[in-house]
Amino acid sequence: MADADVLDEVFEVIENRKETLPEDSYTASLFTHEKGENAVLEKLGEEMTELVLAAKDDDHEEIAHESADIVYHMLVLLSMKGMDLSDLRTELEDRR
Ligand SMILES: N=c1c2ncn([C@@H]3O[C@H](COP(=O)(O)OP(=O)(O)OP(=O)(O)O)[C@@H](O)[C@H]3O)c2ncn1[C@@H]1O[C@H](COP(=O)(O)O)[C@@H](O)[C@H]1O
Repeated sequence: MADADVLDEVFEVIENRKETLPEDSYTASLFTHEKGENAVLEKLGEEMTELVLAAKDDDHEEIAHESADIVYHMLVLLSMKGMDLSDLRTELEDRR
């Protein structure tokens, strides 16, 4: 599966969780967190630090794990802000 398909699929699930707020969903818990958007912002900060440590250790498995955590939480943030993947794609395409 192409990377773009995975991103689209995960974003679609995030949008669905935002709308339906299932009780057992981690994504939904971010949208309803008492800290508001700070919950996802703090998570992004923590995971960025973990990525830096994984890179310093040259731990490729951990680098991939932390990168995926960051991408997922970044997608949640985009959804929280009423943005979507097209905003990200447009920004990247404009830089080519
Ligand atoms: N990609 C993710 C994803 N990445 C991370 N997380 C959750 O984020 C939480 C915190 O992540 P951490 O990595 O900080 O957790 P941790 O155990 O402290 O791990 P370390 O980094 O410290 O090793 C954990 O509960 C993870 O399960 C995610 N939760 C959900 N998704 C996607 O969202 C979909 C919907 O999930 P639900 O909303 O839970 O139904 C899933 O099918 C996935 O595709």
